[in-house]
Amino acid sequence: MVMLGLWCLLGGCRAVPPAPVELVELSALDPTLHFDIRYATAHNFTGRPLYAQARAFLQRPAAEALVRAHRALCQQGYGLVVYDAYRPWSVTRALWDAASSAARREGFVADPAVGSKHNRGCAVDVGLYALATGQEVPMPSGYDEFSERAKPTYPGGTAAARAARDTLRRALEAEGFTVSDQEWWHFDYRDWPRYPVLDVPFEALPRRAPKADVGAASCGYRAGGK
Ligand SMILES: C[C@@H](N)C(=O)N[C@H](C)C(=O)O
Ligand SMILES: [Zn+2]
Repeated sequence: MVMLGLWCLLGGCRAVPPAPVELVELSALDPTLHFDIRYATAHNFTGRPLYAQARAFLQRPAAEALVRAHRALCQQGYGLVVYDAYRPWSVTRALWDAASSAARREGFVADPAVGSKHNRGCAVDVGLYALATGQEVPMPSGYDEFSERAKPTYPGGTAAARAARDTLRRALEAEGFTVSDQEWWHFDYRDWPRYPVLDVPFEALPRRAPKADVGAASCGYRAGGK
């Protein structure tokens, strides 16, 4: 209430009140999530690492919603692979600078003049892994493949890849995420307007060990065994 009052005083009352910024490290929330943080490697469309650390964060409500989606997917034989989550604004600018004019025009990268929902800690890029093998599940396109095949409605590719893509989408939508029109892997959390665009580097965010009991009720497959 105090926060709402202050927000009204400072900015004029808009439709959505701000929410407290709390970036949560996803690996601490559920150790059975898999991570393939492409922007911490050269295996991304820019061809060079953009993060000094391979870490993934979301604002707490989005992080908890993602873990619920992961746990629901586990009942269907899948787990989530996280490619990217919170992204500092300066990295959005680097992606924009590296993108082709076609990729910019088609909306495959966010314009830094506006900022990305990733910058707010409210967007996540994810795929699926198979619980039985720990291997990534093929989708109709690769991650950050800026083509028609990336659209969540693309009708081509194999039936199995389309079914996996649709399973991913259903699980995230059930928890308050919306898929991008362009990218089957990109999901925005519903409360994104309540958070500011941030440019905090990963190195400035504290590392937290997973609590002993988290993940106990989660997926059966864990990288490196149990
Ligand atoms: C670059 C791609 N992985 C992505 O996240 N695109 C969206 C549009 C963004 O930059 O916010
Ligand atoms: Zn994204």
